[in-house]
Amino acid sequence: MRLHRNLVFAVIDGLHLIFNENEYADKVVEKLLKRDKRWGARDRGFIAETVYEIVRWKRLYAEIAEVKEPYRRDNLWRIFAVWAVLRGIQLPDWKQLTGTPARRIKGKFDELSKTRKFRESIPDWLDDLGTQELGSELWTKEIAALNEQATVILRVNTLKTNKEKLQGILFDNDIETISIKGYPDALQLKERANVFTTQAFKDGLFEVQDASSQLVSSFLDVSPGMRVADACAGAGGKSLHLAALMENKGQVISMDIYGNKLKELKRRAKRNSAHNIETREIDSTKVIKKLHGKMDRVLIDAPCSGLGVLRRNPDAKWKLQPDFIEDIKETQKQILQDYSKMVKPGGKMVYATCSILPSENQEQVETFLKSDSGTDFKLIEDKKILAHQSGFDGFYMALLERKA
Ligand SMILES: C[S@@+](CC[C@H](N)C(=O)[O-])C[C@H]1O[C@@H](n2cnc3c(N)ncnc32)[C@H](O)[C@@H]1O
Repeated sequence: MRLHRNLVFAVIDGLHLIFNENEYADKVVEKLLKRDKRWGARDRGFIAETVYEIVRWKRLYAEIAEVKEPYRRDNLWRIFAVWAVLRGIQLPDWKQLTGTPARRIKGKFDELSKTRKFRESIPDWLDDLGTQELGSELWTKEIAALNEQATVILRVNTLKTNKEKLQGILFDNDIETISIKGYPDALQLKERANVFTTQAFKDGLFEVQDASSQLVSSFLDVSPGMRVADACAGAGGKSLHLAALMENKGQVISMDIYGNKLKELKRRAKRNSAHNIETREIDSTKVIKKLHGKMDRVLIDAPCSGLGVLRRNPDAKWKLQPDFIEDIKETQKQILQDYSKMVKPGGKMVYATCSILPSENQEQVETFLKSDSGTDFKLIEDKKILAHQSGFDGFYMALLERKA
């Protein structure tokens, strides 16, 4: 691979914004890609992938480069040089890269790779937490899987098309996909591609959604005609899937405390032709109280640490803090207490997270079941999805039933 100067400069600028200015990696990459209209798909791919790779391996690379935060520009170049050397890329004779000790980089890499927190490039607190929650053996495997690059998975919008038709349409656009056993509406891209620019996406024939996440709405056991609340709907990934599973019949009430996310949900619902979705912003406790005992199904896709989706958001390793996780667990507890009241007798509820920590998952469900509001419920089944076992995002989902 030959390095192109303007692309590498863009990467260095991006790293500065993410590491020193605390900006989000996805937003930074989006901005960088707009910088030069002449860049083709390969150039864009290089910028996006290199930025994400270096964000993912920040601690390991910085340790090898012997640089500390905040990173000066020459330090960012040293980190970049570590990435390039470890990738086996021939370094050009640019002044920013002079004196890069390639042999020393490889030697330090071998040495540091013996210690998990360096090898997996994670903060000390996260390594301690993962070990404490999952045990050393499982955590070692899981964090390695969470450091892999995620594949792109689509969810076929069955309101508008089917898997075979969509595969054909994408194939005509030079995008090859494969089915995944056990995930009825999922298609996996054989090679990374920007699917958002395709006409098929604009026509609402699919959404991008990880395979594990696609299991959640199906787990809620919905059928056409039901009244369903998606209590933490965000921009609606799961609401859209619920609407499709319900064949547009019945009602999906999509709720969130953030109105702007619900606005995005509405745009997506229109594109998907999902006509049975109604949005409600949770701006007072009344919004929930009105629905007490009324819903056939309630989905709680709870706010969480997001540790199961690190492959997609590697910068979360550096943005997450232990205090945040403690606070979010309190929110999860409260949400379970309050929102479970919407389930009618005989109805069902799913509690889900994209976390791999038992304390956000099965332990929350256990605490709920022991509480006053939980005595009415019984656990039917739960799924603990780990990335190293499934090959997809880490997720948790529990199906509970309210006694009739
Ligand atoms: C895991 S995300 C939801 C993702 C979404 N269900 C999807 O499939 O695209 C959790 C959501 O919970 C929302 N949230 C946070 N606190 C909440 C609360 N107290 N009540 C309802 N929603 C909340 C967040 O704004 C966020 O959109």
